[in-house]
Amino acid sequence: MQDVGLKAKNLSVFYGEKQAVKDISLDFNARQVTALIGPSGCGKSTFLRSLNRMNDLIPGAKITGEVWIGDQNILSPRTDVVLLRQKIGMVWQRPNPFHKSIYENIAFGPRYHGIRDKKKLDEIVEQSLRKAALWEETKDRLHKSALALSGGQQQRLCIARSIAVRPDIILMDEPASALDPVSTAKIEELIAELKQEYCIIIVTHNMHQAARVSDRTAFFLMGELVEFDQTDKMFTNPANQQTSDYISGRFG
Ligand SMILES: Nc1ncnc2c1ncn2[C@@H]1O[C@H](COP(=O)(O)OP(=O)(O)OP(=O)(O)O)[C@@H](O)[C@H]1O
Repeated sequence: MQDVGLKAKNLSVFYGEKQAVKDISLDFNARQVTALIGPSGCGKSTFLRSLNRMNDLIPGAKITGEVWIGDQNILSPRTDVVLLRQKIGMVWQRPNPFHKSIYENIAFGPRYHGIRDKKKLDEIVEQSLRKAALWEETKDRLHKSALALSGGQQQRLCIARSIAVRPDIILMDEPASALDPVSTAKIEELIAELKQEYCIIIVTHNMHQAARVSDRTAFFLMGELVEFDQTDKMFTNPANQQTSDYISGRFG
């Protein structure tokens, strides 16, 4: 079982002249869910994307600070970004399966990382779909298009796809915001299952969801980290008035 967490130290992110994330230090524990909350535009997604260097893909974006996994600072120019994204998977707001079969969606990553053996790939596909609570619904249609799945199933497929390359950490950017309540509940159950093995960091706008799924919560405001604590404490007795106002719906 992995024991890998993540530490961000003095992380700042700029888009041109604009600073979207301001000197944030945060630790994320293995086998815990950490929720990032805050009003629109406060820098949650930018911060999240920095943790596996997805911001590298945005022209004009600049990151300073450090992000440590064990003894590796992943912001170092020496980091192999492909390997990094194997270790730190990402699930987006909208399910984005490849235009391929269910099987090929899952097998793509392991194959890319060198696994060719059909039996091994079959095993990975089954295990990943089982872990994403999607095996029973898909085992008889593995070679059918992933696009024929419902939105909720597609999102679980995307989670299965990220698990298939054996990450240590899974980043989720509002993974249920495009889904109906039943699919949302399934994703939340899945997050609770997955945290037994992974470090999960989730951006959510939904306060109830943050309270239900996370162990710790970080509240962001205008690019700054206002408060970070155990979720129970944050939602019942926050230390900061702005956190309290946001959580109780007085702004945001
Ligand atoms: N690609 C980009 N180029 C320029 N500015 C950006 C880019 N992405 C985000 N920003 C700006 O950075 C700030 C933080 O945005 P970000 O999307 O990280 O916030 P957020 O808290 O995740 O918002 P939301 O909850 O609406 O997704 C905002 O002012 C936004 O306009």
